[in-house]
Amino acid sequence: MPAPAEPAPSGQPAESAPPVVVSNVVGSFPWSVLAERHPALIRQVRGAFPYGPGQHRALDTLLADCTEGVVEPLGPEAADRDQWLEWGRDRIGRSWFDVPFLWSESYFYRRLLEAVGYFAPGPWQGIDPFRPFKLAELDTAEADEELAALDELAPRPAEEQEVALLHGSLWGNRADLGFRLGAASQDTPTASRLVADDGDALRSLLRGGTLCLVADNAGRELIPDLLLVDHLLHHGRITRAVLHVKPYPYYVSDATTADTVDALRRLVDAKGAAGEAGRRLWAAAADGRLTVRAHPFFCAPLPYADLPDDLRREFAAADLTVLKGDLNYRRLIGDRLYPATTPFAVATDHFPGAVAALRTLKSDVVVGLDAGTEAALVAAEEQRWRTGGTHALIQVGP
Ligand SMILES: O=P(O)(O)OC[C@H]1O[C@](O)(CO)[C@@H](O)[C@@H]1O
Repeated sequence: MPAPAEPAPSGQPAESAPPVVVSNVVGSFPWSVLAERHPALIRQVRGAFPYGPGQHRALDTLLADCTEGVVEPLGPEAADRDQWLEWGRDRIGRSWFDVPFLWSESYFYRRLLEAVGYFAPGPWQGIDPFRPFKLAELDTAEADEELAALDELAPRPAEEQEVALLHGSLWGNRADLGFRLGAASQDTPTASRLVADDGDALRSLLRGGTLCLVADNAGRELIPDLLLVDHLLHHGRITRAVLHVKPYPYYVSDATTADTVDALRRLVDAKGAAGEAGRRLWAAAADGRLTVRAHPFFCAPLPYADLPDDLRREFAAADLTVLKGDLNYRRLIGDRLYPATTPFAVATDHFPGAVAALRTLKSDVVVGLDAGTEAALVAAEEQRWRTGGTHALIQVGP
């Protein structure tokens, strides 16, 4: 299962680093993503647009490559061909199932966009193949109900609102369209489903400075993220927020700048407290208190240990960086199979500043659990709690 060529996290000798997740164990979670979820996604994208024969042929090729073939390089016309070779030259010619899961999954999305003409000059350039699914998310009775619920929260004490909005942002991470292609359980989240809760420590780090929020999914995750940011700005808990989004469509529902605009419009158009929050956020964007950034690193197949210098400096200068979601968590701990009781601070000691993870558990990796919690989870569910999306965590470090 380990990928021997992967470098160790900073400061760790290669031989002692926990193995990186790969997808070659039939029936394992990462295997199911490559063998089942990716083909289902290709089918879904095919049906969502009136693509032409060239796009269908390219999707056929991708489907064959990623399920039965080997990793092929990007075409010679791709501007980032050399960049991807630098990130994984040694993966070319190998089965997608034998290379690190983080790399193969990320490359799948890059190839999918190439297949539908997202990057090539022409009529399909910049057309997000996932946009219909993301927009549909915003236009549901559940979304209306969630926004209306804000009116009940508004008269409550600020601290109570803050905790509720933090949990809204956390559990919003279940609203992930890629995940729903699998067999997600939809039971109601409760506090007992928090396997680690550093919520108080997180809130103690909000000291009136800059918050970097690395967003995950658009739609019904981004809306509560934005509501949390609004609350923190409005109550002086932070003076500035930087929202980091993806530079291009990724992992189905990940938020881009266009999705952020859609979410802000949805808020602005809402009635009551949600509309007020939307209008405050709009004003905060205008006066620079809310900034959106779409750094290429966020679509790179790299762990956070390999942060580029500009982001490293930015996160070091912030009061706190909040990483949303499962993929950010995987990248934070290098997608390595640490023992679950490894302290969060140990696995994240490479991070340049204070970092918090808000994540529902949707993949095998996890750290920072106490031994009793892990034992109880295993006794109740064997290892299903790791991937079912029914449990969540708030962790702060390093
Ligand atoms: O949107 P999130 O929370 O980052 O989740 C991404 C999902 O995709 C995966 O990478 C698998 O496709 C899992 O880690 C997770 O289920």
